Amino acid sequence: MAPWGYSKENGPATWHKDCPIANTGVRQSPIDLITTGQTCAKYDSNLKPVIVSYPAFSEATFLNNGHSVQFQPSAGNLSELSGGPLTKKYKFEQFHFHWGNNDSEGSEHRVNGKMYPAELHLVHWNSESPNFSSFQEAVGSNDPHALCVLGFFLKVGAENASLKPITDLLSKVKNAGSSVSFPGKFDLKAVLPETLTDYYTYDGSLTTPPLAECVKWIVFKEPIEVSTAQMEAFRAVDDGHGKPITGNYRPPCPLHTRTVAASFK
Ligand SMILES: COc1ccc(CNS(=O)(=O)c2ccc(S(N)(=O)=O)s2)cc1
Ligand SMILES: [Zn+2]
Repeated sequence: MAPWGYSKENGPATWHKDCPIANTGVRQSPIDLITTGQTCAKYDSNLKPVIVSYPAFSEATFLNNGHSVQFQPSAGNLSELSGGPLTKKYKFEQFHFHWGNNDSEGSEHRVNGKMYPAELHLVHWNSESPNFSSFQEAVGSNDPHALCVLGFFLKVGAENASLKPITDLLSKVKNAGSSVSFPGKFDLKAVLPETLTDYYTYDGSLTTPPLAECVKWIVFKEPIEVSTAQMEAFRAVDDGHGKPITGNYRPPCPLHTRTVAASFK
């Protein structure tokens, strides 16, 4: 089977062939975050603000893996996540993006059916579990909260100066499989909204193969603004088959018996 992707031949509707959990899983991601009605997100007053400790990264690789662009700091990075719905401390692993080929599509999660032009995922793994001691082991474990991914919607507006070092680098990793070592320091904290208080959270999975159901998802209500030029830079990244990556997002999956909690009314 050709490696998975987002085209008609190897896209989300075909992933079940190599990953049966795509169709049989009952906690798949992404989902449509519904805010009113029967199956809507329920306000939980116990949900605290998410706490991130992201010292500026000094050494990292920026990679085009053919289905997204990924920023991966060297193993020694000390960035951590806690608070929110979490009971443990998580270590930062990498961040990457999902986007569309126009501003009306691109995000993986949706809000009442609305898609944003892109979504940023900050991937972390539980560094306090007795069952695993590396990211790879965490992905392979059956622990329901082995990973925690923070999702931020991107919307088109003013240029995002904090993300400019990343969007300016996209042309350097135009070809699938290419990577560059990130020049200088990158301050991820500056990219995020000031307060990490308003979010949706639910139990889900990786949104790409292996679709492991090991993710505590935290999706923030407040989008991050980027300029049209910055969005266009994502749309010029190639997928390794001579075409731009456009639409590297999985459609929403059934909620089944899950509930979504909201940290805000
Ligand atoms: C066994 O070793 C492995 C196995 C699998 C991976 C995939 N990479 S990954 O786990 O970071 C993610 C895939 C999809 C993510 S999303 N869109 O849900 O945030 S994160 C890496 C190492
Ligand atoms: Zn992702």
